[in-house]
Amino acid sequence: MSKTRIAFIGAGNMAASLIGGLRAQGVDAAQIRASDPGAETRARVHAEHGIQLFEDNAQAVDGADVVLIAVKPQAMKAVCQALKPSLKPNQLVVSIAAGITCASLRNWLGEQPLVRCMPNTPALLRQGVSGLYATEQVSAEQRAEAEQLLSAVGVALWVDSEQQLDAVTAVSGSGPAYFFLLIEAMTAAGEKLGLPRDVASRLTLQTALGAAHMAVASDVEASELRRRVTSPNGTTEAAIKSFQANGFEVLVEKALGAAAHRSAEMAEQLGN
Ligand SMILES: NC(=O)C1=CN([C@@H]2O[C@H](COP(=O)(O)OP(=O)(O)OC[C@H]3O[C@@H](n4cnc5c(N)ncnc54)[C@H](OP(=O)(O)O)[C@@H]3O)[C@@H](O)[C@H]2O)C=CC1
Ligand SMILES: O=C(O)[C@@H]1CCC=N1
Repeated sequence: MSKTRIAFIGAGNMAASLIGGLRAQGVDAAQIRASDPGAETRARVHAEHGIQLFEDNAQAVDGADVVLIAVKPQAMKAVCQALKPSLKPNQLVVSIAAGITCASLRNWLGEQPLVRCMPNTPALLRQGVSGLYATEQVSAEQRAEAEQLLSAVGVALWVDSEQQLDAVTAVSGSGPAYFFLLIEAMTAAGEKLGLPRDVASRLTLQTALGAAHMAVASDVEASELRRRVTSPNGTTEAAIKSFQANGFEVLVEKALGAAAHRSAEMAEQLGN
């Protein structure tokens, strides 16, 4: 990223996380620009990150090597179509919009080199993970630029087929919400078992953090880590048996299937 100039279209939550990650990695404020219709958003992002902000998207992309579009999926068509006349053929366009395919982006933008990716909200803490897919027009140098950009906020992983981004969205894009749901449910259950709410909450959160650290640091599978917690005929076995008797794995598979299906459905609904 030493000299790469990056323009963000939309300066909301995900864009601000990425801008923060780039700045924390030492990318100069002068290399980054952004545009957003909200005056308050522009003022806040400028105050936090020192970058230049524009109301006009065309001004933001002028002279940029990489244009990262970070508006809501529903706004993508209009934003891309309006941006098309301002783009140069060699500018790499990166989209983080859920459920917007490269085919749609190409229809709206023309033959730009395109990278479609799916980050997640822990990007805010530089603990995110993103799946990336590049079209054929993307050069090796542009691939490296896209990877560096997403690596500023966590781990960046390439996928071979665009369809796999529906699965990435289901696993990691939406994934933080599943863990938050489990945290909510465990905290509530702890409270029902007689703990004060703040104690139930801290026990749950520290357990989630500790388990995630263990799973990341471990050289054995999660199933083996689980086995090591599970004493024969003990408390964990009672809980796991209850989870499984109530169809836990099927529940998770169905939920992720619903997310992936919705990602593909959004492509149909918003892509024309
Ligand atoms: N949130 C998540 O967990 C994840 C989101 N994504 C994707 O990231 C994208 C952005 O999401 P998120 O950051 O959460 O959304 P936000 O709503 O926080 O950010 C979008 C920003 O774009 C602005 N905007 C609207 N219209 C335009 C326009 N015409 N030109 C420029 N900017 C515009 C919005 O302004 P205003 O609010 O005034 O309309 C807003 O500030 C989405 O496509 C989403 O699918 C991807 C992975 C995870
Ligand atoms: O819920 C959504 O559609 C977006 C995409 C992944 C996370 N949030």
